[in-house]
Amino acid sequence: MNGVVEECLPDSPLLQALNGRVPARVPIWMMRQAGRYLPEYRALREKAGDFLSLCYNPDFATEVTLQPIRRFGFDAAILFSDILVVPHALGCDLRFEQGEGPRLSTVTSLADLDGLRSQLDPDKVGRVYEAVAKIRASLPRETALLGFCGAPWTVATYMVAGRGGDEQVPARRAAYRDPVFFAALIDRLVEASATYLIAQFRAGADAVQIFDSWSGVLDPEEFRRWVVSPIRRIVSAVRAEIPGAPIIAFPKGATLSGLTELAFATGVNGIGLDWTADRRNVRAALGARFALQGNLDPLRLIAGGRALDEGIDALMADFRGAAHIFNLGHGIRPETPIAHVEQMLKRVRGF
Ligand SMILES: Cc1c2[nH]c(c1CCC(=O)O)Cc1[nH]c(c(CCC(=O)O)c1C)Cc1[nH]c(c(CCC(=O)O)c1C)Cc1[nH]c(c(C)c1CCC(=O)O)C2
Repeated sequence: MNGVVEECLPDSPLLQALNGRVPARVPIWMMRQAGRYLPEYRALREKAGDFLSLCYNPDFATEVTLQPIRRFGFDAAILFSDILVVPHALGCDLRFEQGEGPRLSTVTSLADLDGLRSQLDPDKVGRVYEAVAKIRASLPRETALLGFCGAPWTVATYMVAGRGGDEQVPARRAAYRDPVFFAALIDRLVEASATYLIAQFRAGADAVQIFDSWSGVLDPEEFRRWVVSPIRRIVSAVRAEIPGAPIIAFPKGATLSGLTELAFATGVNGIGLDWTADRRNVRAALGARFALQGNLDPLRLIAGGRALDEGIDALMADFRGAAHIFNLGHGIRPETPIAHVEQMLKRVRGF
């Protein structure tokens, strides 16, 4: 597709897959690969205090990003940060309560939106870009560095509700009742997210992933409007600055028609599948050259044993000869045994 990728990291199987090629070996990484299942993460987290201080300290963020690479040798590192850094840098208050997830100041009207910044606060995002540069400089050459952002729809659901949960009712209701406000909120996030991703590429990211963790709660019309269209606009804004920029979308819970539409309408290079997606149908609809990532149920990784081996074998068989990136269907959970991650790597690498 593009020459940029190959010049930068010729040895990266992940970038080869995103380039529509069948890599010599199937690249593997895990969503949430740096995190609480790792004792070295828990130790550093204790030292740093809260989660946001980790995210905004480039040395800590670098160290945490590298931990799973050192331990497991994954083919990609993902920047340690959070999708809620974008609303935070637009001026929303944000805290992470222990065991309760994020809490934000709510944005529910045009007046609230006017009270936010129009541009990302450079004091906040500057630290993220600094972390990206440090991470890239510390990584082995063949290990790709993934930047990321939340998709506008998913980030908006947290901004409107001030928290996660309950099928994102507050945001869905706001989108129906006040589409003028909601479209303005999405526009602000499209612009901020594009700027954010462009800066991550310039700082050294090799590819980026757009997380749309809540795309599965929308009806097909709303999916088109608040998932497909904003992602398409971000992709085109990023590619205008970074020609050929490799981009993965993760539209969790999307239907087959939603996935197909997203793949064809947005121009992303790859799509992440959650564990409910019927991968053979998706592969048949998109063709073997369109990079597909994920799909292993994270609970198979917790179970280990045969449940894990069988899940891996079936997945690898279904994606044989395709542009495939091995991953879970969602983030690894904190209670996952490290020995099972090792079992997974061994099996995927030995396939
Ligand atoms: C919805 C969402 C968020 N954040 C993210 C998403 C989209 C992906 C998904 O659906 O999981 C994305 C994210 N969050 C984090 C990363 C880092 C990179 C990685 O390892 O994948 C990434 C890519 C670290 C994190 N983000 C968070 C932690 C846990 C913080 C801690 O207690 O140490 C980590 C490691 C906190 C977080 N951040 C968020 C929530 C709801 C929570 C609380 C729930 C939880 O604790 O898992 C928002």
